Amino acid sequence: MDDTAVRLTGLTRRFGPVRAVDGLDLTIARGSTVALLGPNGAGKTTAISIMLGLDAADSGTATVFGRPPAEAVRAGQVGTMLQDAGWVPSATIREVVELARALYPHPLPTDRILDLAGLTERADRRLDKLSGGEAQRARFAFALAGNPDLLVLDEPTAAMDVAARQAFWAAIHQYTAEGHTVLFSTHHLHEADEFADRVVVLAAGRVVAEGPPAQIRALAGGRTVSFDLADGPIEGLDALPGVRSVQVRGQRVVLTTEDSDATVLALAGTRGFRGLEVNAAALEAAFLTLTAPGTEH
Ligand SMILES: Nc1ncnc2c1ncn2[C@@H]1O[C@H](COP(=O)(O)OP(=O)(O)OP(=O)(O)O)[C@@H](O)[C@H]1O
Repeated sequence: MDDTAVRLTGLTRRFGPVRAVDGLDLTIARGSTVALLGPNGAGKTTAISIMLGLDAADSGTATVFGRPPAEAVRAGQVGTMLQDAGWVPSATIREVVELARALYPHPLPTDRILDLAGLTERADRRLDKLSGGEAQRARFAFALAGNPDLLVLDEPTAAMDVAARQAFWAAIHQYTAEGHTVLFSTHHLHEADEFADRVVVLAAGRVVAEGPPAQIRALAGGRTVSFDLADGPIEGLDALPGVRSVQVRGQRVVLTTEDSDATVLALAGTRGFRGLEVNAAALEAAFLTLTAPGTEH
């Protein structure tokens, strides 16, 4: 069996003068959990729409499990969280789930869907009586109905509160533990860090970096050294060995450095400080570095 779930090759989609997706190459292995990151307008939704067969590329190819995306969707191999178009407001969650199951050849049992989506207690509630987070979970239940091998989710946790997010990621974890593949876009970088085993960063319709979260973080350049300055000048911190940037947040100074050992040793010889911490750079820093306009990697 081919171990590729999604393959995009030289994909381009233009809207007038805008190249929403611009020669995108991307391969997603079966069984992986991939986070798609990128600033507003990077082309995430456009790429996802093409993967779901909802939009067509101007050039290049997209295949899902080796076939055209729309065909894979029709066969129940792909699940997604649709917006509410076509939902009957007076229907209950259970009714919508039953309806969705009827569309597919090998659906999951209704109780399992409701359990995974955290909706067992709310199954008989009408769609028009749901909170934003509950409606999002109902969309998730809909996505799971066909027991798809691949879930493609565009900002799945956008309307969820902290508890709903935790429950959602626990469900995704159960799902991927069974060997399923998940691609999700998010603006919550910690979600990519915590839940994806691979991160793909898009900017201006292209992949600017991809790899495990730790590898993407490393692209930001090492570590941060932070401390409260007790004695000595702020000026000159940027000249310490390894330091790439200096931020001051009230009393706290945060240095981004390529060589934290050398930075700390030099710092100790010149200034007094308290509460020293050395941390790995956050994914946020890598993201900003990678997607800064005009930056080529
Ligand atoms: N139907 C459309 N008509 C015209 N322009 C579009 C259309 N869809 C997308 N675009 C443009 O294509 C670019 C990519 O948009 P897309 O929605 O794919 O980005 P995104 O990464 O999902 O952004 P966001 O994080 O804001 O959701 C943007 O410049 C957007 O304005």
